[in-house]
Amino acid sequence: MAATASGRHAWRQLMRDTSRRSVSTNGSNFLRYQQQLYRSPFSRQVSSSSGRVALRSPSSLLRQQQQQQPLGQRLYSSESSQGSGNTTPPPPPPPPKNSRSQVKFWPFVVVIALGSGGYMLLVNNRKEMPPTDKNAQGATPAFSPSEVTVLFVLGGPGAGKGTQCARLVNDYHFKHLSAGDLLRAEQNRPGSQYGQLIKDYIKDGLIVPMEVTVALLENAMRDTITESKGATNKFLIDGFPRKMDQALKFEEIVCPAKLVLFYDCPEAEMERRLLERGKTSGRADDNAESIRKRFRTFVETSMPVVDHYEKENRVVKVDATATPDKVYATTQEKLKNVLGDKL
Ligand SMILES: Nc1ncnc2c1ncn2[C@@H]1O[C@H](COP(=O)(O)OP(=O)(O)OP(=O)(O)O)[C@@H](O)[C@H]1O
Ligand SMILES: O=c1ccn([C@@H]2O[C@H](COP(=O)(O)O)[C@@H](O)[C@H]2O)c(=O)[nH]1
Repeated sequence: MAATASGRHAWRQLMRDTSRRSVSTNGSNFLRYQQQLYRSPFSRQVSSSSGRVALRSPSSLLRQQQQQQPLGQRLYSSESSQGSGNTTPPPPPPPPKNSRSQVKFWPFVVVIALGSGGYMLLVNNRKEMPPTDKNAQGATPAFSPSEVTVLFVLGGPGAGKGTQCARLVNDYHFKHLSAGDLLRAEQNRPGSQYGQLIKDYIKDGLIVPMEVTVALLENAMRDTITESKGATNKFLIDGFPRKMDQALKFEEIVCPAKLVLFYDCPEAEMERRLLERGKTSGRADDNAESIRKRFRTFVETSMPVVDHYEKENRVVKVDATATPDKVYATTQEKLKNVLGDKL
């Protein structure tokens, strides 16, 4: 309830801000406002020497996550369903310096003229441009799918993803990258500014802001390719993407996935496995309460990702209830059918 009330408050605040701004549409204020509105939500800093992706600060990530949510769902209280940090609403924009209405038209004319000129130049040059790897959004992924094979491995918590990945690595020389393992390593890395944030999200079974996970995966892929001098170029990305925004962003900027290997297992069986694993795993989320939250996140947030890929005919579904040996035999058979030599 408190979250909904603050969502409504944020909406009213924004309505007040926008109408206040529109009164004084002085040229430079207007342009600055447009730039704020259309600023890229995923601006990355890539080191020119190593190519590694640097991350933005946790508070800016949380702010960005709130901005990406529909207004009605923006949560500013500690009851946020996607975070436990105490974030405050973004401050209202500064009031306009000059409250008298003075609409100047020349900046619009200049912008339109420059835009039209640029567009004509683009159209004229288009015929001479070589073909590129750019995707529909205009971004070029870091790795080309013709050189790098990515399989996403999905399934509920405890479905047996890690167990099956270990076997595929052994037999087919994939590199196994578990998003959960990468997050836990980052959480425990001395000096990491994301440690506490990741810890809180994992304990509550929530999905860490995508920018962190996508950058960790991209860097791990880059390191693997560099260290193997290009010999390792097949990746099992385990437990990712768990949310639609991650799926779209990863395929846009890192590498389009070949397929999704989906392990289907009933909740009762997954719960039994996780409680058993919890006796020795030392994982903060292998307990009854966290498991319940993880199941909920899986159904509400991760299953839509599987459904999305299913519609694109990119899912290889395997029944994960049998013994590990039988599940692996089915996995091999189905992957061979789809990938042939590429396996
Ligand atoms: N087919 C199976 N039958 C019975 N137990 C299994 C099977 N596959 C895996 N397990 C056991 O279940 C537990 C969870 O398996 P695993 O860690 O592979 O699952 P996961 O899907 O990677 O889990 P998570 O998403 O939590 O990382 C482990 O203790 C594992 O030994
Ligand atoms: O893309 C991801 C993957 C995982 N998480 C968080 O990590 C835990 C544990 O993941 P496992 O795959 O079970 O090891 C998961 O519950 C999420 O909290 C994530 O945020 N994003």
